[in-house]
Amino acid sequence: MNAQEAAKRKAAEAALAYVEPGEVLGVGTGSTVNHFIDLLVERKLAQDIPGAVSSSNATTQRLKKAGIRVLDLNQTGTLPLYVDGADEANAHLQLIKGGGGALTREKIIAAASRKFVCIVDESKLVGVLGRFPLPVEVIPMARSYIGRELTRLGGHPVLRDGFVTDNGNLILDVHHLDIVDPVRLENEINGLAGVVCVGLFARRPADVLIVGSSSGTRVIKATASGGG
Ligand SMILES: O=C[C@H](O)[C@H](O)[C@H](O)COP(=O)(O)O
Repeated sequence: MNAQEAAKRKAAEAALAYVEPGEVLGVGTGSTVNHFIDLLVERKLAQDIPGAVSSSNATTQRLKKAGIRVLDLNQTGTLPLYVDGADEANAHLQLIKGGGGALTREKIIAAASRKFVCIVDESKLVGVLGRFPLPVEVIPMARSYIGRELTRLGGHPVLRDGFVTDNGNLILDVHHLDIVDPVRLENEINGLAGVVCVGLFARRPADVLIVGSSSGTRVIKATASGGG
């Protein structure tokens, strides 16, 4: 395992402390979360949870393979805990997500959870969000229109070639955005007709950010003033 994977695994390991026996878990998508799922099994915690709500087809497959029941969010009510990774995080625990294309279901689960624990390696921490191209899920017929609007907002949208989301939509990755006001930009992009979801998690940031590195983990918690 290379150093970055080891750091992701450390962050995932630290998130196990938030898992309570008997409680349904929300589970995100990506390589960091895959470590978390593997560790749930290795540390024998998987057997103590009634099931998990999954944020993607890929995570559903992995959960099932791990012997964890996959539950419907419509049947579970509010979730006590959601664990997911991110592509970028700032000091206010605002995030860019969707590098794997799972942003819409991830945002739904984050919104429907009391506590969102985000697990990242230290390369994901940034001062200003936007170095990572911002994913925007769009209804196919709105692709060109939304592309023009995103250009008007100062970005450089690029269609994610050959990629279709679990919801049957397209992703525009928006390059060259300097996201100085994440909440405002999230609202603005959400307001465009044909946008399904923007991968900016600013209105609902993480509650806890666990940052893994070669020297261990650092836990950053949201403050009352928050980021937006
Ligand atoms: O759509 C994918 C998700 O937002 C992931 O949480 C994000 O891309 C981070 O993935 P990874 O843990 O593989 O870096």
